[in-house]
Amino acid sequence: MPYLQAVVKEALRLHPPGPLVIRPSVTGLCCKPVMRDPYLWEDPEEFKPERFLPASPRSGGQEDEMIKEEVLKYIPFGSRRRGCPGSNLAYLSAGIAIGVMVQCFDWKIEGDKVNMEEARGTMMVAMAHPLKCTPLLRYPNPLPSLVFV
Ligand code: HEM
Repeated sequence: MPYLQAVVKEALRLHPPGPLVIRPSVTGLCCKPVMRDPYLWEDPEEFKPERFLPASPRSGGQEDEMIKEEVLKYIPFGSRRRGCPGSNLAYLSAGIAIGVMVQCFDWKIEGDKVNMEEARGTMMVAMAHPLKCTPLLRYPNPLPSLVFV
């Protein structure tokens, strides 16, 4: 599902779960400034999964250029030789988890909008107000064999 994968990628661009460690000096780098840099991204603060969908079929050369460019500016999994070897598994698991959560449940939140304000002063991008939500099972359950409540 390309759009769901684009949603996962965009969520990791705006909210990378961890800092990047640069070896051998072992320096911590916060990925956020790179992945929200207005020189690298259009509307960097906006949640736009479409940016990760190819606008039109590309030739092999254009595809390679796009991948090379992304390696330098999209770094939630690090980059190149020491990049995360679990990135494909992470994309797959996150896609399945989100898919099941959206398909099987409605989500009730306090108030009418999630407060996306970010906590300051750390290398991690954390929510200033942790998300509290309640899953409400959908009837009929679209995936009864997967969810036992
Ligand atoms: C959303 C999920 C994940 C994120 C954001 C993430 C992110 C990262 C980052 C930033 C690094 C450091 C890369 C660097 O220093 O340049 C890393 C390393 C690593 N990750 Fe992940 N990771 C995720 C999931 C996974 C999974 C599912 C696995 C394995 C099943 C995994 C295995 C590893 C390993 C073994 C390394 C060390 C690689 C090395 O030092 O050469 N990660 N990850």
